[in-house]
Amino acid sequence: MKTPLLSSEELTASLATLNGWAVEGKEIVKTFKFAAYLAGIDFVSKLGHAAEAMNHHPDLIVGWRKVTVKLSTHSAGGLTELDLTLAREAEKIASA
Ligand SMILES: C[C@H](O)[C@H](O)[C@H]1CNC2=NC(N)=NC(=O)C2=N1
Repeated sequence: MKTPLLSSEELTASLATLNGWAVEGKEIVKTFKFAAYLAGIDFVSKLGHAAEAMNHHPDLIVGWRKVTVKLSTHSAGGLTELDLTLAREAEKIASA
């Protein structure tokens, strides 16, 4: 079954419960900061495994002690509950 797009009300309400995510066009985006480069790589690996399990994949940009995560549901052409679920997962992994 296709996941429906979030209404702007749903999106605003959900983002209020998430820390530091911004809407950029059809994506939500956050840059996570780390104490060491390899902590960022570790985060990418864990988030990658969570994404694979969900069959929902973020765009990831790895920098020095930072990783930018961009989420969108390409099949729906915008943001869905899947993006919020993966954003929450990213928060959990980053704070573990
Ligand atoms: C065939 C497979 O289900 C699709 O290609 C999945 C894979 N991962 C995906 N990831 C994201 N972010 N959006 C999608 O629409 C998507 N589709």
